[in-house]
Amino acid sequence: MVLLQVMYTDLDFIATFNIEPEVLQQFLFEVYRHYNNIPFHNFKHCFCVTQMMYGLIWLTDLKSKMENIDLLIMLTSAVCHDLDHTGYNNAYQINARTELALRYNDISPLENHHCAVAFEILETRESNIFRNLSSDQYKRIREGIIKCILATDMTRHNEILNKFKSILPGFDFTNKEHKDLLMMVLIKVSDISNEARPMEVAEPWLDCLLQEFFNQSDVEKLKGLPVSPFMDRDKVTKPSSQIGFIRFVLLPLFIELANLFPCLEQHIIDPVRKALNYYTEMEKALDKEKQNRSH
Ligand SMILES: COc1ccc(NC(=O)[C@H](C)Nc2nc3c(cnn3-c3ccccc3C)c(=O)[nH]2)cc1
Repeated sequence: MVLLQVMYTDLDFIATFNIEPEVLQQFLFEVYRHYNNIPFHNFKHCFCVTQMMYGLIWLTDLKSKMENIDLLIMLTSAVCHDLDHTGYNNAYQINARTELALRYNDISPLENHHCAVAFEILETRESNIFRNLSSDQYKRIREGIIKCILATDMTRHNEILNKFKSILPGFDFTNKEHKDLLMMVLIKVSDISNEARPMEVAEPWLDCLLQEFFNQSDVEKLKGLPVSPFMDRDKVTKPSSQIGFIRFVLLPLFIELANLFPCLEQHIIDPVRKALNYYTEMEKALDKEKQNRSH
């Protein structure tokens, strides 16, 4: 948790928002305690997403373009965005009629839960890093964190990306709607950006993700529940699913963000294009191997 603490200090949140170090420590410890030991959506994923958000804030020089309170919302949303994830996605929650699906009426059950757990932690005085802020500031932070965490539901991906595309030509950093959308895009980019990291870091994350997805589809088969095609171990190959994800989900999102911050071209788009080549080569090698075996 110390590294996460450094990010709050470096961004000058401790002084600006009068956050007591021991409260920040207790907050981060509670966050750590509320992530589960599952292959992908664990505390290490929380750390990667927060570190990517931190890097994007510096790379895009957001400190000079946005208010500190918005940066505090973004970093805290990244820290909390997958709290108490059980390794089973929204489709499973809804199809299996779990407690979460019932509680949230099938509306982004996981993301609503992550956000509710975050504020249970923040309502506890010992871990409430916002306890020295005014009620107006707290209200604004709560609204921002809810918006950001709920935006990480991938079923809303196209909705958010299209809205962002439509405001890009006349993007205005003083316009609240524009800033809210940018914050949602930035947490989305941070959340799914493993492929922007070096291959030796990125590839193991895909193995962990597929492990979690295959575990879910095994349970769905056992329970006679619908199985998502991109989770079925009998249908998914690593390269083909990742090539589709990079081409149709990751690159379009990153390219839109790079339209606003050109410096991101070399920092997150180039590595992803390399990853696309890597998985395309892997798929060719797999196909050749299959041909040899079938002769
Ligand atoms: C539009 O909703 C979607 C779109 C794509 C996917 N996932 C995939 O296509 C596959 C499994 N690949 C994939 N999915 C990824 C990655 C990072 N996060 N992530 C992910 C994890 C959990 C839920 C959704 C996503 C995108 C990644 O590097 N690859 C899952 C949901």
